[in-house]
Amino acid sequence: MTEPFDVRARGPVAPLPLSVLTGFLGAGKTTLLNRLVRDPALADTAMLINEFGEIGLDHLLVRPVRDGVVMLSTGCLCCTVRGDLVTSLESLLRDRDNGRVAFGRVVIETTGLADPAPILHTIMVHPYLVMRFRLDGVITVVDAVNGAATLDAHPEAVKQAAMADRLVVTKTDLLDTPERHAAYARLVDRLTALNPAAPCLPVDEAVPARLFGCGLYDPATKTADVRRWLAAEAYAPADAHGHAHHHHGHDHEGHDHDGHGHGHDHGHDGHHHGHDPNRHDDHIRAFTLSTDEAVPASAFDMFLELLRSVHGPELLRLKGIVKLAEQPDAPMVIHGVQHVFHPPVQLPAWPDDDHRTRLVLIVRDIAEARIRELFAAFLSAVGPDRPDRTALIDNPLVPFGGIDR
Ligand SMILES: Nc1nc2c(ncn2[C@@H]2O[C@H](COP(=O)(O)OP(=O)(O)OP(=O)(O)O)[C@@H](O)[C@H]2O)c(=O)[nH]1
Repeated sequence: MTEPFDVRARGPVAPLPLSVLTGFLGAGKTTLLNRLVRDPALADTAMLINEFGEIGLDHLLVRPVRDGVVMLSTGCLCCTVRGDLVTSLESLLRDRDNGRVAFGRVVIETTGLADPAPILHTIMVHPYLVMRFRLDGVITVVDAVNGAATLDAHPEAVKQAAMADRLVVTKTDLLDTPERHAAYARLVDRLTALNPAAPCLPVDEAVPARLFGCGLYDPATKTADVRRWLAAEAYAPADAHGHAHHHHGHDHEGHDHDGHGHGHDHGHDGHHHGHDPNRHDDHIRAFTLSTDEAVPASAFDMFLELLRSVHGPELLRLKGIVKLAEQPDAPMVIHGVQHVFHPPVQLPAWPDDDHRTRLVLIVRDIAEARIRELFAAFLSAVGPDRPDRTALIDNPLVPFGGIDR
């Protein structure tokens, strides 16, 4: 049997899947959590929530485990964050390791502006937590009725949707008129354009089986499921001008894909695709890079370091599998959230017949063409003497330091 991860390097304990639940104020996170904690499928879950009061746990409560941690009759463990996230996660792990509680998965509800990135960073850069957890996914909740207006008004909401592995559209029960249905269809298309690889689930389909299990590691087969994790096929191939053609996985009757033609404002969604130069969505690009060539490790490190140092905050999500020239049969899996990268994981072998380097990127305010050029410049086939690569490496203004995370 093949193990996807180097077990020794990760310690003897299998890392626990961790999900981050995010969504704009009032989008319906608490309502979704409320349903999830009651679901027998979450019996094995520790939920880090903002407040017990919001969820109304009284009749589910079995026993308080300690301050801020309660065990529910459904088997779900509910915890409020005490102090910082690191302390709370460390305490939970200690409780688990000492047999005081049992759980096999963690879900963290975001607070405040609900930016999932700082939570992911906290875990990715923590030397112990990064060994004990593996990121399962970011779940972003969007309101069916107010979602479009929220996306129009708040770039943070667009960022949350762009970073998600799963999108959940709440309040679909309120879609009681054809106008609202049409607006909902436009919202789904808009979310799909922002984040083509994330399935967009109406809340009544947001069951645990579809919310969880989006990470690299597939517990069922105990191997890395790179194809599902990258979902590179969901990204449209770029045309000669670098514009992606998004193929929509959703078929909505009567829906006008480009927003041209109807010109009506429906309900809360008075949004026109492609007409407003300030539209936050237009700052987001989702695309893939791929190559057959094996890349020397040092060149690939430099490529990532350049992306990180120059474009860090705008690199919302980067996932990939990489064929390194030194070990072309043992691909490297990489994952970055803004300027922070998870320690790369080396697989013992390619998971399937596709042995190309494939990177999927979701970026904000970076021209896709610039990243394509940069990538091309670092590929071995262009030769080490190619002027632009040399120029990049020699540029004293570019801070190189190797990939330290
Ligand atoms: N009709 C309907 N109302 C919903 C649904 N989900 C949430 N709501 C309502 O929307 C409001 C906000 O929902 P919450 O679950 O509190 O949203 P939240 O994202 O947790 O909000 P904050 O914690 O304030 O950020 C509440 O009044 C809910 O009852 C839904 O699926 N259908």
